[in-house]
Order: sequence, then structure tokens, then C-alpha cells
Amino acid sequence: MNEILLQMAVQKKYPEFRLQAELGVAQDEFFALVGPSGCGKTTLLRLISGLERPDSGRIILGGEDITKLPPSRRRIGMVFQDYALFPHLSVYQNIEYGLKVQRLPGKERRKRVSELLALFHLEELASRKIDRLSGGERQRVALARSLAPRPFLLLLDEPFSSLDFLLRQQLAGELKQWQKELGATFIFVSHQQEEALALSDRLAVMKNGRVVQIADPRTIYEEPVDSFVASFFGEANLLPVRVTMDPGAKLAIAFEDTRLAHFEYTPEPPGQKCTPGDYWLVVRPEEIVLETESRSGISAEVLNLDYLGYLVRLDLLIGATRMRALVGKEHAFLRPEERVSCRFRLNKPRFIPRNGYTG
Ligand SMILES: Nc1ncnc2c1ncn2[C@@H]1O[C@H](COP(=O)(O)OP(=O)(O)OP(=O)(O)O)[C@@H](O)[C@H]1O
Repeated sequence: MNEILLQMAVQKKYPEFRLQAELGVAQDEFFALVGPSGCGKTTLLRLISGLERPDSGRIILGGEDITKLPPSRRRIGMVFQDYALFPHLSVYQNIEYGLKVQRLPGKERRKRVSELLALFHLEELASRKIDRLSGGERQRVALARSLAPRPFLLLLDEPFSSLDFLLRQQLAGELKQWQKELGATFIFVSHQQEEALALSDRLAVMKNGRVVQIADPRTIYEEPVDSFVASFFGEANLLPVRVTMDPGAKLAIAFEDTRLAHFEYTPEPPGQKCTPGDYWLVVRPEEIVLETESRSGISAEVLNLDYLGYLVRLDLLIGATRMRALVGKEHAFLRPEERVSCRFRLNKPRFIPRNGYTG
């Protein structure tokens, strides 16, 4: 990881909400903030940008304590959900705006605006007024404008929320490319878990004003710290199991409903350490495999089937637990109440102690 650019530990209290967050973001990193509505993502961005002051704590940017600096002196750019562009100005003038405020000489200003117009494919729209642009074009202008003053850090709060699905996907892909090309540091708030996983180098998952886990997308998905994170990203089936230690360092895992099945698993370093006890076993829908040849697996009843085109989504009843499975479309002919045999394809079983939050 590169050098740390932003380091913060802050507290902020509102009458009915308390934020207590600590995080570090590296230079050139694409960092995402995710979590359910009201968990404090926007408040955290506002604290970083200076639009809000923390009650206590410090924010260090590029080695400088910026906790008490006004927003204009922080060298932090922001792209909001509504873009906040100037409708009466042209694309060119919008991008140039921050450079005029910075009193950059005319020649340098023109050079920078031209570079950004080229990077964001806006050259032909340079003289157009904002109110005559499409949503996607406005989005690009907003990004170019906020990057023009070369901020240390760019904060993006749900920048695609007003765009339709296809455009959103296209721009999200481009955003990542621009970020890498520019060597810029982004903190990105998204409501779309999949988007955040696809774009970011690392994510912070928040809940009730606290950061619950910070890790790269793969660790977040495959090694969630608790059942909240497991359920927040993609669907997670949480199966109650009891783990007992076998001689030979094997774990014997018995499903709560012991009529179902036992299986054995040898934890391998650096795999998760697991002591005997009661756990939730995290099984992702794509980790459930239907057996067509043999019926030696775990018996399940089909409750519901949704045909998704490329895959089939099944609701299965395994013992007393309802589980979601994603299987190949060769299973599209299954019907409710049919019995199937399945097994779990768990490369790295993930156990969450059962005394915690259960989502
Ligand atoms: N100025 C304020 N005064 C009082 N309460 C506030 C203020 N700003 C935010 N809050 C409260 O703080 C909590 C967190 O709000 P915030 O906007 O940070 O959440 P969020 O995670 O960005 O939510 P969303 O995903 O819905 O945008 C909410 O309960 C909100 O009502």
C-alpha cells in the first residue's frame, strides 16, 4: 500500500446520532464507504471536507492537521449527488471556475481545462450550457470541475444516483480508469454494494456511526467480520452449526439439525482459527451446488424458483433453515416441493460466533 494520505479519528454527536470513526486512506487509493441508510457516510464526508466540524478528534491530510481549516483551504474536491454545477455557465467555464478562484494564470488555466476536456471526452461540448447536457455528460463535467484544482483528495457522494442503470455501469467503469490515469485519491460513497466492490481498492463498512470492517473487496466478501457484513454484501445464508474438535486437528461440523449432515474440514494456515462452539456458517448462494448424479448430499426442498436468464435462483429449505441458492439454468425445470440433493462448495469456510448480531 502507498503512503497514508488521510488519517482520521473523530467523534461527532447529533441529538439522535453519534459518529465515532477511525480510518486511514492511502495515496492513489480508491476507497469506498458503504453501509445502510443513516449509518453516517455523508456525515463522515462532510467532516473530511470541513463542511462539518468534529466534536473531538483529528483529521490529518498529507501530514497536515486540517481539523480546524475551513473547506476552501483543505484542497479537497467534492462531487455531490446533484453535481451543483452552474447552469448559466458553459462546460468550459464550469471546469475553469475553481482555477479562477485559485487565481491561476490564464495560460496555465487554458492548458488544464483542455487536458480535462480531452480526458472526459467533453471537447465538442465545451461551449454548451449545462442545462443542455444529458445526465451522463453533466456527471463528467462535475468530475472534471472538481479535479481541475488538483485536489489532494476527491470525495464522491453517490455520484451516479440520478443516472439509469446502463449509464451508471458505463461511467462507473470509466471512473475507475480515470482515477488510475490521474493517480488521484478518491473516497466514494455508494449505496450499491456490487458497485463498491467492483470499483474500490478498499472499503470501509459502516453501521450505526461506526466503522465495522476495513479491507479489500475480496476479504470483505470472503471473510466478513460478523454476520452484519456477511449479509450486507450479496446474499449470505447463515446456517447454525456446532463445531467440535476432532483428534488430528480436524473440525467436525454438525448442523444444528443433526439429521442433516456432518462434514469435516481441516483448517489450513492462514485460514481462520476456530475453537469448538456454536457458529453461523456463512454459505453464499453460489456455493450451493445441486447434485444430479448422486443423492448422497444434503437433502433440501425447493420452495421457490426464479428464472434469471443466465442463472436460476432457488429458495431451498434445508432442515429448518431457508437458504438462497444460485445454480445453472439446467435446473430451470425444478418445481416447488420437489426434493433435491445438494452440497456446499466452500473453499474457505467462514464461521461467525453465534452470540453476536444476527442481522
Ligand atoms: N445536521 C444534522 N443534525 C442532526 N442530525 C443529523 C444531521 N446530519 C445528519 N444527521 C443524522 O445523522 C445520521 C447519519 O446521517 P448521514 O446522512 O450521515 O447518513 P448516510 O449513511 O449518509 O445515509 P444515506 O445513505 O441515507 O445518505 C442520520 O440519522 C441523520 O438524521
